[in-house]
Amino acid sequence: MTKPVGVQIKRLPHGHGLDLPAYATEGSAGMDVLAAESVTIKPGQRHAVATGLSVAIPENYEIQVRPRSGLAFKHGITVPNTPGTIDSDYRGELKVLLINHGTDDFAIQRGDRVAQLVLAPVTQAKWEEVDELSETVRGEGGFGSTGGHAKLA
Ligand SMILES: O=c1ccn([C@H]2C[C@H](O)[C@@H](COP(=O)(O)OP(=O)(O)OP(=O)(O)O)O2)c(=O)[nH]1
Ligand SMILES: [Mg+2]
Repeated sequence: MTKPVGVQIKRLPHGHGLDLPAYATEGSAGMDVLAAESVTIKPGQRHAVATGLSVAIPENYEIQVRPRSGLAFKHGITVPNTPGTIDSDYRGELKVLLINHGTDDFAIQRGDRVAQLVLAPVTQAKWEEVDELSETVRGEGGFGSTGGHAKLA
């Protein structure tokens, strides 16, 4: 594990009294982030869940907002824009977009862990426009060109 990177975090008024996002175990990739509001999401509906937090991510990093597999498996609750992108220059409230793909209403209580945040390095690209690209064995083959899934007997 590399050395942790410092990320400034600010609690907004409605974020006071909640734990900061935290790694559930020593080896966790993501920090579970808590809802700062109570809300019920009906089947098929989306909601931008408040976290009560803003962050200042260091340059050359992003935070990815990813679903929690337990919520997805048990309740059909996932992040429609997964992985959500928190840009290093964003200073607004960090929100967790959720969609209910399940069949039942999903009730979130303030303090529930609704998603996980992964700090990840980012490299910006600089286009180098050319008339011809380098040749490869794959060439233009894609979308299953190397073989599909195992056939049923
Ligand atoms: O799950 C998310 C995704 C984004 N954001 C915030 C932080 C991010 O930096 C900003 C913009 O996100 P994105 O670039 O994905 O959205 P956009 O539709 O391209 O909006 P914009 O034009 O503001 O970039 O919105 C969140 O709080 N949660
Ligand atoms: Mg954008």
